[in-house]
Amino acid sequence: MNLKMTKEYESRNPNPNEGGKRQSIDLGKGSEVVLIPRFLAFDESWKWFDYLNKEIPWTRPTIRVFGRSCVQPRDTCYVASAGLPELSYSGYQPHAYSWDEFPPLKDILEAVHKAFPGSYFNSLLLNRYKGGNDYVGWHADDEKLYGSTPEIASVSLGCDREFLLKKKPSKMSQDKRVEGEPPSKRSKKNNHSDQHSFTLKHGSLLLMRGHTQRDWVHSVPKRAKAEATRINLTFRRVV
Ligand SMILES: O=C(O)CCC(=O)C(=O)O
Ligand SMILES: [Fe+2]
Repeated sequence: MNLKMTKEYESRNPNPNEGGKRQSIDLGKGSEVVLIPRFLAFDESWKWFDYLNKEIPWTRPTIRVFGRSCVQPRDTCYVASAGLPELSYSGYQPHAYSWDEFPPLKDILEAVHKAFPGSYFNSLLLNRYKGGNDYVGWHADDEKLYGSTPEIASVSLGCDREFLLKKKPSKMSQDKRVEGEPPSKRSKKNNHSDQHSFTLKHGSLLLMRGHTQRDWVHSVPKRAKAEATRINLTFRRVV
């Protein structure tokens, strides 16, 4: 893997919990991921976990994937500011709960806004993976209501899970290939890798921005060894 990592220091990073370390991964062509491994303090993160595990009205809806009905392989819940267009994905339209029903979520949202000055998130999709059999398959969060360059901030609590990013097959790079040039030369045009893997730990934050949803897909695959529960909060902006 060829990661371009940059460290930004606390002066540019107003969240005192972060320990000042973030990694910015340039995926190429205007796609970027930022990882803050210690975004929330460890003990505080367990308090959020216990609260959310108990208080969130988790559901496991039936969704449609490739024309087939199936039970979504994880629990979910949706929270959004009033007056936004309704979210719909895989033939499922979740009920939008209000932030006021779960006040601690507003504190996490505030910490996310502080970590990324200028960002503005007004909706939240929560996921709960009850063990290694729960997962999210390859997808991009490219619904129209998130606009052309969605910014998604993803906070993880509980069990570590692997998060994978894979480049979508690109028409452009096929079109641009030079006639007669051997494939070995074609694929070495830049030093950006087409796959990345991150372990999302308890209290971490991963931000995807730029063209990441247009050019990449992501997933949290099944993992036999991940026995414990993981809760994930994906903050998004409906435009
Ligand atoms: O659980 C995660 O880390 C990712 C969840 C996700 O991709 C989504 O909710 O769209
Ligand atoms: Fe996603």
